[in-house]
Amino acid sequence: MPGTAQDPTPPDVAPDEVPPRRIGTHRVMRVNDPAGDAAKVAVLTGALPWLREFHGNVVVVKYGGHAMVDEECRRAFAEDMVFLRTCGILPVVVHGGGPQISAMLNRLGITSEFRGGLRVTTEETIDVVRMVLTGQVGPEVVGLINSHGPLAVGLSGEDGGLFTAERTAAVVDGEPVDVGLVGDVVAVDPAPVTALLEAGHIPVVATVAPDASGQVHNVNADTAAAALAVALGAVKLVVLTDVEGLYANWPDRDSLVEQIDARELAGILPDLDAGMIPKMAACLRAVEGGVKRATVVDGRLPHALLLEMFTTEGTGTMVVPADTDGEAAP
Ligand SMILES: Nc1ncnc2c1ncn2[C@@H]1O[C@H](COP(=O)(O)OP(=O)(O)O)[C@@H](O)[C@H]1O
Ligand SMILES: CC(=O)N[C@@H](CCC(=O)OP(=O)(O)O)C(=O)O
Repeated sequence: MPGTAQDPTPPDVAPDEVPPRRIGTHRVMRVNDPAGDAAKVAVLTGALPWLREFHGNVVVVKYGGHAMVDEECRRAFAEDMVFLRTCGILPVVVHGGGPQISAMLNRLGITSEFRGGLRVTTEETIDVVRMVLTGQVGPEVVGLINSHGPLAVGLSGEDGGLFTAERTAAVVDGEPVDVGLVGDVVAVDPAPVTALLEAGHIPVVATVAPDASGQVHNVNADTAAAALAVALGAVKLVVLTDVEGLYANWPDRDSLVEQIDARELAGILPDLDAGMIPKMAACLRAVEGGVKRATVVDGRLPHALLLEMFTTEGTGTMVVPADTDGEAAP
């Protein structure tokens, strides 16, 4: 085997990808650590059923604006996307950018507010939303992934007829409230995304979308991720955010919900706090649309996504179809 003591021919990989202890022909002494080795082997063998489950299937990853701020987490996210693709899984990234849009609106002196978790979007605001998502955050996410190899390609809901939006209202105290140019995704043509997947790419989707008349709308990224996951027949939706998951007694953080079924979630949804409504509604929409599992995961924890996808314990809050019995293991 190239790169070993028996065959010192350099292996056929880029030098910076070569594990250090295989560089050159010298032997590196290591202290025996049977317990540590057994734990590593257990992790790898434990991942096997999950690799089988996800191999060749689409996993939609919603990358929230709040999960993008820490440098180490940004790098870990990009590594995880490349990891999935290298394992033969088909990740599709739908990115947010709420804090980045708010920062730009502030810089421009434009006030903005949220109602029921959705940004009130005027004609002035939509231009900024579109500029930040498709001109700033999208290219940054693409660049981040591509620092590991030229895999990611960015597109938006406006490209190739991907999304058609319809103006929607926020729900505040059970009542519909107009929030301007905010859309729900009412139709998806997945062809632009599947073409990228077939070409070996990782699609990175920004969530602005035209309505039937061509008017661009601001679509919440959780909502868009769910609609896309359903249209692509994804096996899983993972939502990366800035909390551990759904807390039962918010704002107390001592009661994380590990698993909830669609029926139960539908029952508590109207009583949730604003920020969590689009997120949990998206998980519900995905699961009711045929996605087997939708999980809200703490994006502030480097590689939380791998932990969630390749361990039976997982992490965060998992939404499963109604009447799922026990752990939704493969
Ligand atoms: N029940 C709850 N459990 C967890 N977080 C909640 C809950 N209710 C409201 N939140 C808030 O929702 C926020 C996540 O929503 P948001 O800020 O829109 O995230 P993102 O930018 O990732 O889409 C959390 O940071 C938290 O402050
Ligand atoms: C209608 C609506 O609220 N749109 C969001 C779109 C971005 C988004 O969803 O970003 P996060 O995932 O980071 O929250 C907004 O304007 O902030």
